[in-house]
Amino acid sequence: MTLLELRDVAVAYRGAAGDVPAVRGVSLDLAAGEALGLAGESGSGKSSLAMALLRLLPRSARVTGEILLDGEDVLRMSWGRLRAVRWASASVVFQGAQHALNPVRRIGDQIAEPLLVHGLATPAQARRRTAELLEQVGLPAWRARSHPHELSGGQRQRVMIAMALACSPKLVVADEPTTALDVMVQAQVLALIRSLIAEHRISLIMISHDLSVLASTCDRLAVMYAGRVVESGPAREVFTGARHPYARALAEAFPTVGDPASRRAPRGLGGDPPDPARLPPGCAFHPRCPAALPSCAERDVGPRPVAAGWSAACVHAGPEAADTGEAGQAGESGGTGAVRENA
Ligand SMILES: Nc1ncnc2c1ncn2[C@@H]1O[C@H](COP(=O)(O)OP(=O)(O)OP(=O)(O)O)[C@@H](O)[C@H]1O
Repeated sequence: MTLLELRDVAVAYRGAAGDVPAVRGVSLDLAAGEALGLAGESGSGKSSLAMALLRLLPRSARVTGEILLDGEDVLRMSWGRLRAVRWASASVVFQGAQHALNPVRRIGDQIAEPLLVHGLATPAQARRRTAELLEQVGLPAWRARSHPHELSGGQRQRVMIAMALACSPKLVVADEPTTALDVMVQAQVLALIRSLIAEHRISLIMISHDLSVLASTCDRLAVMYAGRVVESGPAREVFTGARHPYARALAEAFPTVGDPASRRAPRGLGGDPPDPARLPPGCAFHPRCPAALPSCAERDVGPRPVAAGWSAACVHAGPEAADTGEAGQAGESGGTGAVRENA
């Protein structure tokens, strides 16, 4: 069953010099209980897209398209309805969120707050639920009486996860939930997230610039570049055999999580991502692409099917490439092998 449907979602920030397009025409589906990883370099639009899902963007942002959560369009909900949906249907673990805890309030009171504010529990029920949530995230119930400074970074991030789960949401959006943590703690928190979403059948959208973190946690991956999803598909297949040259470079830039023996040499990607206010014509990746054809500077081909549930927005992906001989030209023009012979 589909929980979340994005149709042609765009986010633009109004600026003095005109609109800055941060997200451009993204369409994605998320099934109930499914985990989707959103990857891409800094500035590719991951956070803008994720925050648009719950209308958490600043007023300067204009969001268009359709965001259907359980069939209801988030962009057209009243504020009252939106307030009820936040937390109860969908909640967010923000980037660096462990620093967002209130330093002078006890952990337990902060976890219980959404339950009490939304009238979902009496104070006694909220206390019991808080103890249960702490145990679910691997902390003893007595931690409810602690203040944030008494906890490590990893423990604080567990508290944030407990808060996100408090109202039993159907969807959790986690923006770089482990970035600030050291590698061992990162692996533990990822394992916790994996077990919680599986146990409670929660859908997850997890954001990271590290494709290996997402591949180890999520069922599907969507790779963003300059505001567009350039490749989406099954996590393992995209991580090991991405068709879009950018997604491939991103996969090669990160070692496999928790397995130092399988570290692969990171292959740097030359150049910088484009300024969204001055996107290059055609495919926005073409100036950095090792396999670009002359036509890539003129035309953005959009998503092309690679296999069931897998697509890549590249001239080298999909059946048409073989028909036009474009894949062959890439090889002759000295492509680095970043693009595989096509599906
Ligand atoms: N409040 C804002 N006002 C204007 N532009 C913004 C705002 N927030 C983000 N942007 C711009 O939108 C683009 C996408 O930013 P966004 O934060 O969504 O990317 P990201 O992939 O999540 O990056 P990061 O990994 O650094 O968080 C960037 O060019 C950024 O400068």
